[in-house]
Amino acid sequence: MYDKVMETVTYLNEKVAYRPKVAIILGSGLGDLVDYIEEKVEISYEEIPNFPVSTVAGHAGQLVFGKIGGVEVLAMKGRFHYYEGYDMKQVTYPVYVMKQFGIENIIVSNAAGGANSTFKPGTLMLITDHINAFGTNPLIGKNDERFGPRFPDMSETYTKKLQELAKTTAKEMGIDYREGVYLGTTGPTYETAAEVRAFISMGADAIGMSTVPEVIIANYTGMNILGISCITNMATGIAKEAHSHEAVVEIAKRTGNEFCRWVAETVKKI
Ligand SMILES: O=P(O)(O)O[C@@H]1C[C@H](O)[C@@H](CO)O1
Ligand code: HPA
Repeated sequence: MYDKVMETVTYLNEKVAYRPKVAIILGSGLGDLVDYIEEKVEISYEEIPNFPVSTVAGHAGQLVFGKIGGVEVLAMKGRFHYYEGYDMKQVTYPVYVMKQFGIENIIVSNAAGGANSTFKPGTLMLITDHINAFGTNPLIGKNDERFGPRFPDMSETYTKKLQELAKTTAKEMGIDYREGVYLGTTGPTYETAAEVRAFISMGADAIGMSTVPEVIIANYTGMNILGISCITNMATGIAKEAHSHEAVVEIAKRTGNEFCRWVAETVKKI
C-alpha cells in the first residue's frame, strides 16, 4: 500500500508544485464549493494512478487543486463509500495520499439525516465527535508504522482548535449552525425507524454513510480534522416522508451556499 500511495503522490507532484494547506472532502451535493477555488487544476480520478472511481450521483470524481483567498487547497469532488463495494482501504485511500502529499489539515463534509429532533433540513452541524457503526474499521489488518501507530488515540478526533475557528467564523458571518455527533453506517439502505431510535439512544445527532472511515485514517496519520454535516432530511421515523437520494442531493445543493461560504471563510483562517 505504501508504494502505491507514493506512486500516486509522485503523479500529483508532477501536476502541482505546491503543498496545499487544507484538503476538503465534499459530500453529496456539496461540490459547488469548487466555485470558490481560484487558479484551478482539475484532475479526474480515472487519470490518477491507483485511485478508485466514484460511482454515486452527486459525486463528480475529480481532485481540484487551487486557492481560496490565497490559501492553497485540494478539494475532493466525489468520495468513495463502503456501500459502493470498495473495501475500507480503497474508501480511505485518498486520505493516505493527502497526508503523504504533505497536507496537514482536512475538512470532511457530508449530507446526513437529522436524528436530533431540534434540527431541520438545511441545518449545518459542526461535528464534535462520531460513532463508528460500520461494524468494521479501516485500520484492521497489518499496521504500517510509516503511516501511523497500531493503536491510535481518538480522544480529540475533531480538532478543538479548528472547531473554535469554524465557530468564530460562523459567528462573524452570521451563519447559523448546530453542534453534534455524527453516526456513520454502511448504507446503502436508509435506516429503519427502530434503528434511528437505537442510534438516538446511543447519542447520534446526525446519521450518514461516510466520513467515519476517512476521519479514522486522518486521525491515525496525524492530520487536524474539521467535520461539517449538512442535514438534508430528518431521519426515518422523525421525517414524515420517505427518503430518496435525489432529494438528499437537491437539499444539499439548495442549502450548500451557506456551507460553501462558511467553509471558504474558515479555510482562509487556517
Ligand atoms: O457522501 P455523503 O455522506 O455526503 O452521502 C450521503 C450518504 C449517502 O452516500 C447518500 C445518501 O443519500 O448521501
Ligand atoms: N441516513 C443516512 N444517510 C443519509 C441520510 C439519512 O437519513 N440523509 C443523507 N444521508
